Amino acid sequence: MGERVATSDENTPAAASAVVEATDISKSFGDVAVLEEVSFSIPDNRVTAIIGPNGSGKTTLAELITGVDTPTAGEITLHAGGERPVGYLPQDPRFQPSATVHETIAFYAALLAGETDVDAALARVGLEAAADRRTDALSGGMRRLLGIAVSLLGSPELVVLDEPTSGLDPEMTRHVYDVISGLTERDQAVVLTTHDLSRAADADYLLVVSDGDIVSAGSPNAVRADTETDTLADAFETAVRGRTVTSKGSDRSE
Ligand SMILES: Nc1ncnc2c1ncn2[C@@H]1O[C@H](COP(=O)(O)OP(=O)(O)OP(=O)(O)O)[C@@H](O)[C@H]1O
Repeated sequence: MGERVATSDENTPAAASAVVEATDISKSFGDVAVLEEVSFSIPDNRVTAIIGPNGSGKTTLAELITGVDTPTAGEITLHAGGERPVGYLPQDPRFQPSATVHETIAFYAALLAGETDVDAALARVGLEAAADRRTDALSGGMRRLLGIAVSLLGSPELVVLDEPTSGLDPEMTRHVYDVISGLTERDQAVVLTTHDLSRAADADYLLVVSDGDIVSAGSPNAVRADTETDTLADAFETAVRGRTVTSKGSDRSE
């Protein structure tokens, strides 16, 4: 059985640079091996994007990082402290159907010690006008925005967002990414999963997941250099498909 270790020891050398360290972690669901002996670090105070094809294990990785799930083998160490070390937006956030948006935020805020300005939490994700709406009357995008607001309560040192902008319109997508970059200025680390490679190119650090493995990791520039490609789309294609393409898309592999 794998281990997940939480520590708020700021004095360990790793804590200075990594908010999460994973060593040789594997995850299986019954006979299905989703991740096999992967090791990685998540940099502190930076935005890390997990990219990979459908079913490659991004959500599984996000759940292991948050502690929602535990690895079958290996060890994950979290270097984050505070009352709420990790905030999490699940891929499909669900709420008490009969509660309003305002009541939902107030409910989660009440679990924390400090005072929370519920209206400010809603304004942060542009949901002020929906404050009195029941959560079962929200669109998918609004439900996601509410989930983001909940994940940010208590200013966790690490915020993990599983497809934060899926289903959002372009204006709200831009707004959410502005909120995300603001978090690192407040010394919060962000991990997000996304299929949007143009957005992933703006992240500080990438984990490229494919077929149970992390096939490339580093800054977008490092991933491009690693795969000898010009664009992140080509880097993704090369890392994931194991072939080299030019930035114009023609196949250069044998
Ligand atoms: N609870 C579970 N039981 C069995 N198999 C699971 C379970 N959760 C995930 N899987 C399998 O693990 C693999 C990875 O799933 P995961 O949701 O992590 O992928 P993903 O990269 O997030 O996919 P997507 O981009 O489609 O959201 C898939 O083959 C999936 O079917």
